[in-house]
Amino acid sequence: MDYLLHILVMVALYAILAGSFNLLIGFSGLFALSHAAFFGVGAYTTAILTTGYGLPFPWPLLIGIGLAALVGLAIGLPALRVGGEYLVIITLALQIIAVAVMLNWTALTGGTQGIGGIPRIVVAGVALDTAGRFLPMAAGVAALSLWAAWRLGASPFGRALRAMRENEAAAQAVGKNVVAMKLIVFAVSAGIASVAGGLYAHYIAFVSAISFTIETTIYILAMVILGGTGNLAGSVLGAAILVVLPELLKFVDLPADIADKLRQVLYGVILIVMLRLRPEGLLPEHDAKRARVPPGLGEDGLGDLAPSAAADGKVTVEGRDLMKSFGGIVAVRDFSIDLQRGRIIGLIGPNGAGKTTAFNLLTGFLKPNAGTVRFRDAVISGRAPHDIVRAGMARSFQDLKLFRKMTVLDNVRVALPRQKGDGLFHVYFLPWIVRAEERANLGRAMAVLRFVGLEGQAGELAENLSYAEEKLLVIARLLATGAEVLLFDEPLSGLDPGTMEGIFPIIRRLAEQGKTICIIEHNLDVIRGLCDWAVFLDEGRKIAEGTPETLIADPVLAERYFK
Ligand SMILES: Nc1ncnc2c1ncn2[C@@H]1O[C@H](COP(=O)(O)OP(=O)(O)OP(=O)(O)O)[C@@H](O)[C@H]1O
Repeated sequence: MDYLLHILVMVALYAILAGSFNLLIGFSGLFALSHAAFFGVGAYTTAILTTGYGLPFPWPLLIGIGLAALVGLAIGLPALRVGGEYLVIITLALQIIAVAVMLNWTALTGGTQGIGGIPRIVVAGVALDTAGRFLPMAAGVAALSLWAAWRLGASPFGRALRAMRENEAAAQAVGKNVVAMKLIVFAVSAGIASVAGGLYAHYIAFVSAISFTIETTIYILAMVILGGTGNLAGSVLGAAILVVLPELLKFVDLPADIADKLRQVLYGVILIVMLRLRPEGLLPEHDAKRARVPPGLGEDGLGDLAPSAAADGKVTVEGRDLMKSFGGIVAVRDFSIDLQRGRIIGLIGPNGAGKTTAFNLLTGFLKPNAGTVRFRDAVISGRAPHDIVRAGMARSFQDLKLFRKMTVLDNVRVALPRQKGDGLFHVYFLPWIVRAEERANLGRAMAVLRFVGLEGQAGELAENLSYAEEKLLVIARLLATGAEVLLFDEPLSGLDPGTMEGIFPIIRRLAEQGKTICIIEHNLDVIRGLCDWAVFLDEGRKIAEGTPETLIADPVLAERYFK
């Protein structure tokens, strides 16, 4: 009986670890390999503070959360600023260093001997010194920890994490500060993992480095993958299966060292088999289900997402003498452009002329080697892309970069500006404000979808849309940012003339409402039918500008480009 209860305690502890790891791997797409180290930080903090300083439960556990979160932040900062593979390498290094510290800082950690004699948790005068007595505590704290993870995942912040996982550049392009988001989720995940460590120390009454090695990280990883990435119930299931399964090996008469090796082989095999046959895990991500959207939501028009200023032709964006080179290639040189409120400017030129690079320079995705960008009289060149979106200038991408595994509605909802639910404080401490905001944002998102004619598809996954609908969703997502300046990278390419004609009035209406619009386009019919002004780029330079008619009639341009 005690043996069974012990297994249940271990399932509860590993459910905490798998759930918190899932926040990183599943919800955020951050492949870190240091989870056992954070488990260890929690365990050693509890061991040291209880045996060395006599601090009673729950203080060591709480201090462990803070410490693990801080270590997570310190490690995350250099790793998360750069790409995914660096995160794997840096966190793997952290994992190895952490175990080396546990083994070698003998004065603090007891070295290879570990730390024993950790006092039991005492509740109402009863020491939780058996599996049966400890189980309610383990189950309760596990439920609380998983609730904390779930709350984060189900919040607007969680939606933004999934958007970041789907496409980081697109998440930035809807105003999300992806570096801050990664740091926050890294710290929360590390903090929750440390809770399992604190409980484990009290439960076993002994800690040693052997419990927190890379093998343990892989063990937890196998739980997450087996259960289902992005699904916390899956993590609990994965933990239950992988805690119980090795126990079954004990009933087979094998020498201990062989059984141990067999167990590790088993985790590896489970990882490979799952990734090959069912990469979504036993319980696939809950969010991948289609959303049900209540009918009749959303007004006609953009509501507060439309600009309040008139379409008065005033210059809102000024690019001056911009230059960008990549090694020997000068993609853009001496490039100046004015964008005006209520006007549609076309950016045209042959393939490789530098049009997309110009967009990247205007919107902060690239830093210019020279030149400045001013927006509403403030210099914005050098600022981060999400910051420029929040200031009021947003862009789309030629390759769409939709959040394909998210619903049409969520593609738009995630882009809405100034969401309180994007912050941890509101998510955990003012949930009623987030709920009210979510209700309002559902209406705002539906209004945007109605504006582009996609309200009927709101509950669909973006990956199920037709190409024309995808293009409309790109427009809707851009509008949802509420930005005053909209830069469209080939919004109509690949569409048949009939569909294009349908999108023209949408873009025109936006200009009439006072948006400043710039469009990269190859199709002359679009330029002629839609743009008030056109700027011609070739080999990175602006070689002409004027009304579409004058440019198209220009014999030199006609020779080089308009055949
Ligand atoms: N990140 C990069 N690294 C190296 N070279 C780049 C990079 N981005 C663009 N270039 C080069 O800069 C030049 C301009 O590219 P850009 O994509 O801006 O052109 P474009 O006018 O948008 O072309 P297209 O119409 O084909 O999209 C090209 O020669 C391209 O190969």
